[in-house]
Amino acid sequence: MDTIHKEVVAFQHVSKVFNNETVALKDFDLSIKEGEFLSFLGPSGCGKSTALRMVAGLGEATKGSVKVFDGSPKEIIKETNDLAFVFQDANLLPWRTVLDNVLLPLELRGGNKKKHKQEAIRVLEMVGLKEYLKSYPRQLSGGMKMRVSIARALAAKPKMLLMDEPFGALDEITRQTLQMELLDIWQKENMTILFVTHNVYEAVFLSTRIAVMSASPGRLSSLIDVKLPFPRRLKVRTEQEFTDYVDIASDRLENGNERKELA
Ligand SMILES: Nc1ncnc2c1ncn2[C@@H]1O[C@H](COP(=O)(O)OP(=O)(O)OP(=O)(O)O)[C@@H](O)[C@H]1O
Repeated sequence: MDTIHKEVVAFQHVSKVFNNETVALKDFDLSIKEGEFLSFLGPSGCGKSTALRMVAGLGEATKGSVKVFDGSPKEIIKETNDLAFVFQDANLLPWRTVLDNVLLPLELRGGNKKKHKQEAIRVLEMVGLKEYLKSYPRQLSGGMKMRVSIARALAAKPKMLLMDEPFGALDEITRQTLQMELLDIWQKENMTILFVTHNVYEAVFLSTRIAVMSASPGRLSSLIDVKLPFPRRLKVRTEQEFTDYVDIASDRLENGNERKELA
């Protein structure tokens, strides 16, 4: 079996209409392969989060279907540890230490406590928080809280990480550091990552592929393969090839949304 090209997410003709008649997605088709780092890029309200949430079984398609690992997202979430979600807000429990926050989802699933602790420490080391196991969220910066949130998602060893603007609330320097760290983790852990952003630079830096979306109703307007080599370091942003991809993505973003306005 050719695992590199195995399909892990399939949106087939997906439309999503909310109760208030907002059409968040219309005829959305996308196939995502194992090991991709795919970003959903688009303006506010184009349905990026709606699409991502559907992969996590949060909200069903009004028309069409979303399959994850060839099954229903709700069942995958219920029956496996294969999917993990990271939101813009780190969502840590203030009364639990860093270690205990990361342990929480593992505790809820039951099993061997010693192994859970080893795994929690391993992922906290990976995000650079080895020295902060006993700290409380209030003692951490925004970037550190996000690292805890990422570690918590990684602790269950998911096959796929779903990230909804995780770095949106961070300052630019912290954001860039975390982007680089995330790429290292993605490579080390052999995961598929689906990442929502409206930042063109972020999408180009991180992704193997960008799904450019246009708004009202949310549609897939274009797919861009980003062929910048890995590992990507911060200085790649100063290279011509990077700037070219940023130009392409910006054009597609603008044109996709202009087309919609003219229609
Ligand atoms: N639960 C809901 N009920 C009604 N409308 C909703 C609901 N959730 C989202 N919408 C609407 O659906 C559309 C798409 O929303 P969504 O959050 O997916 O967009 P987005 O691209 O992620 O936006 P942003 O970048 O601002 O987070 C928007 O018009 C939004 O107002």
